[in-house]
Amino acid sequence: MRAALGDAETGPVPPPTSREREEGLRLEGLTVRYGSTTALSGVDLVVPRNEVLAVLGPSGCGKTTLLRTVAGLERHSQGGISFDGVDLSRVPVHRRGFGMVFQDGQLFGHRDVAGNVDFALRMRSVGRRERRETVARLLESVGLAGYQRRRVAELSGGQAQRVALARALAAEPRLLLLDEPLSGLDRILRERLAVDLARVFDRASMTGVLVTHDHDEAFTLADRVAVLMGGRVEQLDTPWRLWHRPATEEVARFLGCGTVLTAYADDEAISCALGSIPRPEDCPTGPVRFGLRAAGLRAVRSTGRSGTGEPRAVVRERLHRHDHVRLTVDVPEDPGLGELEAVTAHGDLAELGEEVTLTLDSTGVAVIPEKSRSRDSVG
Ligand SMILES: Nc1ncnc2c1ncn2[C@@H]1O[C@H](COP(=O)(O)OP(=O)(O)OP(=O)(O)O)[C@@H](O)[C@H]1O
Repeated sequence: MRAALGDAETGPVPPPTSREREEGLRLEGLTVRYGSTTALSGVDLVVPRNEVLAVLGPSGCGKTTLLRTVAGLERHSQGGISFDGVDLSRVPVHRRGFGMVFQDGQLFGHRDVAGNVDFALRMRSVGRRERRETVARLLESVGLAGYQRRRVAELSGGQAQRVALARALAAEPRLLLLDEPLSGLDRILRERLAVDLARVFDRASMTGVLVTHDHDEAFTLADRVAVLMGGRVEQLDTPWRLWHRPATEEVARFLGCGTVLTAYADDEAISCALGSIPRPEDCPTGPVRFGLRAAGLRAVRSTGRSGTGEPRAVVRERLHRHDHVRLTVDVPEDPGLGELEAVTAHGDLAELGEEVTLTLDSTGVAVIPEKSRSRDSVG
């Protein structure tokens, strides 16, 4: 890796090649330790310019450590971090040109909204008139047009987060780092703000790394998602592939597949003990596994139906959701399947203990390669 600042032995640093110039952020074998705890272990990641990467993973997997290390707030013990091909190991936080938005927004309480956004522009020595216009444009882009004179203390949580984002964007960072920027907001606001943010990122051609534990947030905002587990990248993929083709059982379970079953793909279909779905073109034939989310199993009352060949199950629990009912069922003829989650319509509600027939719905089924039975076996 190229050294950013050069030193007596290597001499002046050669300028990055054009390929490196476009590559944005690169982490190579990044390892971070806190005493005897290894928080990150050999992480390799590239975030090309104009791409937003979400880092998703269970609590304690190293998400915040990754973000803080990229920002320069933590030191890594092995590996490297570069941006556009320039090594950042010795570049201090304030010289990296990165912007940060953390959970609590951290606004300046003594300034009004405009003053908060304007601060970043002043730091860049932008002229007064341009600053006024830019503040207005940025506030509009985060849905706060006309909020210039509002006091920070009078903002709701969601509004404060938007101001923090506008302030970060005003600095025109070459990389924006977001640590759970929407946590602490209620679900509806979070969903709305995530969509707004996705629009802002798109318009600003933003390069960013977003840390979150919320799947929907990651999938709404990111071009690609890295799933981090135990300090390692378990899978780096597009949201679609991550959801439908998790690389390992651990990733599938983390992304909501409560049941994992062995399955077999032939030319036409992939079949498991609960039925089959048409084989998607990108799935090779041979043994695979199914990761089933609740929506992958549809339950219909069995009354009056017989001989359909579909597996029969018994309802053990019911959970009402706004547009469907989630059932916990078991299959008496195949107790090895254990408890399964299935969905059913409000209008077709089976009683506890009643029999239902199950059908697979491919939209809720993830296909997991057979070789990935555990992380250790991933090649
Ligand atoms: N300052 C620290 N000193 C010692 N250990 C730390 C420190 N910060 C983090 N750790 C440990 O490093 C590991 C990764 O922590 P990190 O905060 O990066 O995880 P995370 O994925 O962001 O978790 P969460 O989702 O709960 O915020 C954990 O085992 C944590 O206990």
